Amino acid sequence: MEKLTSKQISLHLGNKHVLKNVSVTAHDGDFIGLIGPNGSGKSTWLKAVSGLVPYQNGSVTLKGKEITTYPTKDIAKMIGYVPQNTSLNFDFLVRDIVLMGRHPHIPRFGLESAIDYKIAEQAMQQTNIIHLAYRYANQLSGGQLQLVLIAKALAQETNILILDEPTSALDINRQLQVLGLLKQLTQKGVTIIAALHDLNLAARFCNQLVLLTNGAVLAAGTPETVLTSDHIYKSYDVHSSIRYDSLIRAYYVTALSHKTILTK
Ligand SMILES: Nc1ncnc2c1ncn2[C@@H]1O[C@H](COP(=O)(O)OP(=O)(O)OP(=O)(O)O)[C@@H](O)[C@H]1O
Repeated sequence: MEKLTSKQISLHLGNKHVLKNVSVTAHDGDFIGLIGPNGSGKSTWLKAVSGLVPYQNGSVTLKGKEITTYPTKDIAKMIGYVPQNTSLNFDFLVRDIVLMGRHPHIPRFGLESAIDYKIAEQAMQQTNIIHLAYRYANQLSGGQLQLVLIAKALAQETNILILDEPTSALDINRQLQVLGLLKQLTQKGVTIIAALHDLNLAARFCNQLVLLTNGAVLAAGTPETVLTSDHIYKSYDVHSSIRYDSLIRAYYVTALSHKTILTK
């Protein structure tokens, strides 16, 4: 079923045309990887489809209804958003930050229930940060904090998760754990949309890729159709070799430096 649709959206920030007619449709159980060079508009598009920044043209529909018509709390019950590179200046305990993910589900002036605490604990277990529960979040490493924010979004129990470079600060083991966990959620019908710089992880875990370049969609579809040398050259200005790795059953991109090309 169609869940979240960005139809021809355009967005200016200052006098910069950041998004140009971006159309993407996310269905139940999709794992959409948003790829593209620095400054191509990935974060801006993720914020636009999460209802966090207004767009000037086009439409974003959530379950068939324009996103701007939903109250913020209703959006928070449907979309969990994990921002890029967050730093925290407040001395909150990890457990309390994860518990904040429950806020959209708690009645106004109400308190967290035992179920909310249980769900927060499960989210910390799923992300392997339960041992950090009583640490202050502003004393964590970058990767640990990234896992805390993912746990908070999981505790929100939404049917759509939008994550901006969720594995950028994680070691290779935790990258696989987090992406594997997100993939598992898609099997329950959750829709995942994630900006990813690592093309190989994107190819391995996502069923759909959207390649943004200069604010526009250069290619969209399965990893096989999007990850071609031609698209990668047009988007990243880098020569590449792409092959299928039967061990991980995914396409694998090797970026070749200009020097490599010249000495061939
Ligand atoms: N507030 C702003 N005012 C003007 N331009 C902005 C603003 N925020 C972002 N931009 C510009 O919009 C473009 C897209 O930025 P965005 O952060 O969406 O890119 P990105 O693809 O997520 O990049 P990265 O991979 O580096 O995170 C960039 O050129 C950026 O400089």
